[in-house]
Formats: sequence, structure tokens, C-alpha cells
Amino acid sequence: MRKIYNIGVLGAGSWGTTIANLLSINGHNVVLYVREDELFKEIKKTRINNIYLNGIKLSERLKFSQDVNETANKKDIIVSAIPVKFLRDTLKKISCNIEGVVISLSKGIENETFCRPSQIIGKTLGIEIDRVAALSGPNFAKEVALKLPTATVIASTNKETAILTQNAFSNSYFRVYTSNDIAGVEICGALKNIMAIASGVSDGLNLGDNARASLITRGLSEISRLGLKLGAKQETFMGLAGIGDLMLTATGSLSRNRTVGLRIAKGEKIKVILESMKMVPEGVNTTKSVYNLSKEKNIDMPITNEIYKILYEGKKPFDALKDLMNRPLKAENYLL
Ligand SMILES: NC(=O)C1=CN([C@@H]2O[C@H](COP(=O)(O)OP(=O)(O)OC[C@H]3O[C@@H](n4cnc5c(N)ncnc54)[C@H](O)[C@@H]3O)[C@@H](O)[C@H]2O)C=CC1
Ligand SMILES: O=C(CO)COP(=O)(O)O
Repeated sequence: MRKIYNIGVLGAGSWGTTIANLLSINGHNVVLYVREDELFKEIKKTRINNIYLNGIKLSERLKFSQDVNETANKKDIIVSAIPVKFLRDTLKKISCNIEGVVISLSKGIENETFCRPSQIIGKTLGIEIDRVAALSGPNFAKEVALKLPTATVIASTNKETAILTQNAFSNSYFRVYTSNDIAGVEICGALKNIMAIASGVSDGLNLGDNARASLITRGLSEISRLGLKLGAKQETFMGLAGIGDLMLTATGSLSRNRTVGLRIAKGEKIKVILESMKMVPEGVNTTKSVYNLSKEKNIDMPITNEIYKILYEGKKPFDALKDLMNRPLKAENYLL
């Protein structure tokens, strides 16, 4: 018999809604915080999130709230599904005591502080890091919402937190592994979004399958170099949160980040692309964080550099390609 928890999910975007629905299907008592007034009315009436997860009828047991404190109060598990840019300010609105564990679903790195989502959560809510976990892996929300078979990783410095979450989230179509490498899992989840933009640019320019596979491989090498410097464990890069999510996002048609790259390659301006998207492609902000962080740490990240220049300095994608290909030749070393 599964233990039943009281759970609050912060953020009714596509992933927050999907996970709230999954946890409700798993038998937990779940309340989902919906920020937008119109969406709140609509979702209560129709049980469909017509902005972020259209076409999926949500569980009859799922409850909705527009109050972050009501959502977080007296919960065994709080799930945070807020894009990194809005995470700190949203959490600051919580004034109730946090009694249970907090699970982060966000994939990004904060611009000014270079904090990972779990670090923002720990600091802002004033809770110890061993009550925080991060869930990450090759997980398109739409496919999980459609109950297609999916595997993922939940990472925490505390084994009990990871196992509690593993048991609460797992079911016949969602298989959760545990990890103790929260830094590695979050770094992989954030940085693969940069590589997904790069892959989208490459495909949008019709550079071919060789180029995409090369980008994914050298992208992983770049992610690993920075990750190891930041304390990640090497084996995480070869796991679901690492190569698994990188492969998915750099090749899958559902990726918002990859879509940004495809549209950039067709000549659209990043400002116009972002204004046209309701969903948040985290890779755009994360590129800025990682570009600055790599300079601070003196880590060579050529793909990230070029994506930064395309997004923030208006560099032409073909010029970025030329500069990437014309760098000094070297021996292949995964970490160089
Ligand atoms: N959608 C997916 O397939 C997956 C998403 N993630 C990650 O989960 C996190 C949440 O993303 P999604 O649920 O996909 O969101 P989304 O991109 O579908 O929706 C945007 C979300 O941002 C919120 N938002 C917009 N403006 C805001 C503001 N000013 N203040 C506070 N919140 C605001 C919206 O209310 C909504 O919840 C992201 O870090 C994402 O990378 C992780 C795995 C899968
Ligand atoms: O993280 C994701 C899949 O694991 C979702 O990727 P996108 O944000 O690019 O859609």
C-alpha cells in the first residue's frame, strides 16, 4: 500500500500541471497553485489547462488554489514547478511554516546569483538542503500527461527525502530512480537546454544529422567540464538527467528550447520569439548565466559562447558555425 501525502504544487505550467495530476492519480491529496485569474476560472470549470496542457482532462480529485500560502501550508510535500526567473519572488510570498520536503522541478540557473533551483528554495524558504530534492530527466510534460512510459531521477543529499519522493511519484508509467548528486542532476537539467537551442539552430540551418550528433556529444563534454568544477559527480552525466535529457531535448519536437533554435535559424529575433511563446524556454536565460559563470570559473564552453552571442549579441548563426569549426584543432578528450 502506498503512503498517501498532502501535497501542494506551485506553478500550473505544463510540467507543474502534469505532475500535480500524476500525484493525484497516485492517490495523494493534491492542490495546484494557479497564478493566472482566467486560467484558474477555466481549469476549475473544465479540468483542462487550456494554456499550458491543452487536451488533457485532469483528475477529479485535484484541487486548485490561487493562494501560495494555502497551497504550501501543512503539506508533507511541496512541489515547486516555477520557471527559475520567477522562482525567488514567488517563494518570497510564502509566509507559512514549511513542514515537509520541497521537490524542485525547475531546470535553469539564476542570472545574477548563479544559484541552482534547490539553492534558491533552501535559502528563500529557510529550510535545510536535506529537505530539498530535485527531479529531472528526459520528461516531456505532454508525454507524461498522456501516461506514456517515462523514467526520471530524484536527487537529494538526504537518502530519506529521495526515497520518500521516489515512492510518492512512481507509478506504472513513471519510473523514478534516486541519486545523491543534486548538484549534478540540476546542472545537467539546466545546461541541456542550451544544447537544445544549439541543436535547433543546427537543424534549422539544415546542417545535417552528423552536426546534431556532434553537437550533442561535444555539448555533453562542455556540460561535464563545468559540472565537475561545480561539484557534480561524473556518473550523473551518463544518466537520465544527463545524456538522457540532453538527447531528448536536442532531438524531440516537443522541446520549447529546440523550437527557439529552429526559429532563430529561420531569421526570427529572440525578442519576437519570446513574446510569441506563453511557455518558458529556460535555456535563453540559462545561456546568460552559464556564459558568465564559465568566464568566472575559466571553463572553455565554445557552444555556450556561440549561443550566447547569437541570443544576446545578434551574431549570425552561420558566423557562429564558422567560428566553432575553425577553432584550433586538438585531441579528443571528453573533459577538454
Ligand atoms: N514542460 C516540460 O516538459 C518540462 C518542464 N520542466 C521545467 O519545469 C519548470 C516549469 O516549467 P513548465 O511547467 O513547463 O512551465 P510553462 O513554460 O509551461 O509555463 C510557464 C509558467 O510560468 C509561470 N509564470 C509566467 N510568468 C510568471 C510570473 N511573472 N511569475 C510567476 N510565474 C510566472 C506561469 O504561470 C506558468 O506556470 C521549468 O523550469 C521547466 O524547464 C522540466 C521538465 C519538463
Ligand atoms: O526539460 C524538458 C524535457 O525533459 C522540457 O524541455 P523544453 O523546456 O525544451 O520543452
